[in-house]
Formats: sequence, structure tokens, C-alpha cells
Amino acid sequence: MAARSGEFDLIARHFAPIALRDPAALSLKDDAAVFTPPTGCEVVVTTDALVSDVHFRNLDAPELIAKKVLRVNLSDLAAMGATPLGVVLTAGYGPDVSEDWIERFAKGFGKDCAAYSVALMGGDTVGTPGPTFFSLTAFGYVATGMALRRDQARPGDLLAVTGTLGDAAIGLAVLAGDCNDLDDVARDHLKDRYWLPRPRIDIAKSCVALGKRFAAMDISDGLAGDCRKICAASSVGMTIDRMKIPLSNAALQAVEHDEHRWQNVLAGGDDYELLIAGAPDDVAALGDHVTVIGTVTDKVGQVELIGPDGKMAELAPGGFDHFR
Ligand SMILES: Nc1ncnc2c1ncn2[C@@H]1O[C@H](COP(=O)(O)OP(=O)(O)O)[C@@H](O)[C@H]1O
Ligand SMILES: Cc1ncc(C[n+]2csc(CCOP(=O)(O)OP(=O)(O)O)c2C)c(N)n1
Ligand SMILES: [Mg+2]
Repeated sequence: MAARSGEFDLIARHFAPIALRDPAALSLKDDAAVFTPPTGCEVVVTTDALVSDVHFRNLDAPELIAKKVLRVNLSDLAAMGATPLGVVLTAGYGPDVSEDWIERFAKGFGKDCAAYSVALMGGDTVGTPGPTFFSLTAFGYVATGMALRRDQARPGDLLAVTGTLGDAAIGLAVLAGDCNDLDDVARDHLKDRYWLPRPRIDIAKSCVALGKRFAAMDISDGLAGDCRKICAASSVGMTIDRMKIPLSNAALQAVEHDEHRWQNVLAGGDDYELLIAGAPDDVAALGDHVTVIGTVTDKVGQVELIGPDGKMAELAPGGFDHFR
């Protein structure tokens, strides 16, 4: 492997140019960043780590990994109704990572920072004898008191989701060499959805702008597990109609060929879509940016799934868990 630059050259060469766009970063030349949120707003902060061969595949393109590191965190900001402001990035490069790889990572990261109007405010760079990992902390802002929380669902609410579910989890199966029954267009779509989440910032901001009561979260571990987090926070239950869960044409093809793939849709994770609960009129006001998949009930902690035969059953708790 070609020699890597020293730590400080790596930062100056590949990351400082991204940070130049915003004065908060102090050109990555000081000990920390300094920023002021807009007047009348609160700061929203979140962090998520991504580890090679846990969250992304070691052989994925570095540009795509960089974008995923950013986007999963922007998805958490969206889940709070926040507008992204800036990020700090910790990178731990494993022994197999070349400077070319880091350069490509930084290029992808810089492109997405520009696309989402996010400032790189700082970070940390370390070498590790273990797998490559990234930890990103994202800061955003929301009008004071208006953050979208998980504890605001009420019985009688409608339950809605953005986008389509299951694509990324089936995409990961495609990348693993499964799903050869699907056509190339479908397989490409599913892989893209695994590599590049679409943080639903605009729809989240629409919820905040409406000024109504909404509960929201982003679905990262899979619908089956994540919907229970709103149930626990809001002391409610849910009834979900499987037939109403929005699927892409590619995912539809996948479940039609093999109904076991419903497990990917319900519990596969990596969706980074929003799950939103609100009063029926307020959910209707979100228009066709969301799809209603069920209702919120007063059966605390119970999540029921209406199957294609119209029969109701308990939705098995599931979803991604790092320690199970
Ligand atoms: N090591 C930790 N120390 C403190 N808080 C943590 C830690 N790990 C997770 N949390 C908090 O627990 C909550 C759930 O975490 P997580 O499942 O990662 O959330 P999400 O799915 O929204 O990313 C979050 O509020 C997060 O900030
Ligand atoms: C190589 C690889 N294997 C498996 C997965 C599936 N996967 C890994 S972590 C995860 C859940 C989301 O990650 P987590 O750290 O739980 O994020 P958070 O819920 O904290 O946002 C999923 C579905 C993946 N994304 N990549
Ligand atoms: Mg997390």
C-alpha cells in the first residue's frame, strides 16, 4: 500500500477544504468550533457511529460510505424536525485504508455536505488496528419548543411513513449475492437504497411548519422494533395494515417472488424513512409525501399487524439490535 500522509497533512489536504465553507470551523486550525444557532431556535444534537462490516461493507465505494455516515445522522435530525447546521466527524482508519481511499471518502463527504448545506465544523482522526469506523455528531436547529418527539402519539392518531420500506435491507441481500430472481433495474434500485439513505428533512420541516402535534422518529432498525419505541414513549399501541405499507416496484417484485422477504420489509432496518403519528386531519395535511399504514390505539405496548387475509396478529418484535 502507498504511504499515507501524516495525520495533520491528511486533515489539511482532504478535510480542511470542506470546512472552509463555514467560519464555525475556524479552518480546522483551532481546538474547537464556535457557532450560534438562529435566533428563536434551539440546538438539536445527535450522534451515530458506523463500523466497517457492521453498518457498511468494507468493499463499498468510499464516496458512498461517506455519504451514508452523513445521511444517517441527518435522518436523526429530520426525525426531530430540525434543519441541519453542521457536523463533527471522527474517523478511525484501519490498517488497510490507503490515502487514495481517504481522498475519495473526503470527496464524497464534501459533495454531500454541500448538497445538504451542512458545515464540517471539526472532528478527530485516528488510526486503529481494528476495522475502520466513523462517528459523526450532527447539530441542527428547530424553532424553540417545536422539536418532533416520540412521546406525542395519542390513541386515534393515524400512523404514516415517508418513502418506501424494505428496499435497503433487500438491497443488502442483493449485494450479498442473493435475489438473482430480480431484474437488473430492481437490483440496482435496491442497492442504491442500501448505499444512500434519503434523510426526509423537508417533510419533517413541513410537520414543524404546520405547528400541530406530531410524534416522529426515523426507522433505522426496522419498523417492527422502531414502532415500539413510539409506543413506549407515548404509552400507546398500534395497528398496522401490511397491505398499506408502501413498497417500491423492486421490493414488490421481491416479496411477490418470495414472501419470506416480508421479514426484510418489517424488520430489516436501514430504511431511514420517518414514522409519523398525528391527528387524522394533520396527517392528511402532509399530502402524498406520506402513506398512512395504520392507527394508534390505547392498547399500551401492543403492536398488531393486519395481514393480507384481513386477520389481525401481534407483530413479532424484531429489528436490528447490536447485542442480540
Ligand atoms: N453510549 C450512550 N451514551 C448516552 N446516550 C446514548 C448512548 N447510546 C445511545 N444513547 C441514547 O439512546 C437513545 C437511543 O439511541 P439509538 O437507538 O442509537 O437512537 P437512534 O435510533 O435514534 O439513533 C438516543 O437518545 C441516544 O442519544
Ligand atoms: C454490512 C452490513 N450488515 C448489516 C447491516 C444492517 N444494519 C447494521 S446496523 C443497522 C441498524 C442501524 O444502525 P444503528 O447503529 O442501530 O443505528 P441507530 O438506530 O443508532 O440510528 C442495520 C439494519 C448493514 N447496514 N450493513
Ligand atoms: Mg444511534
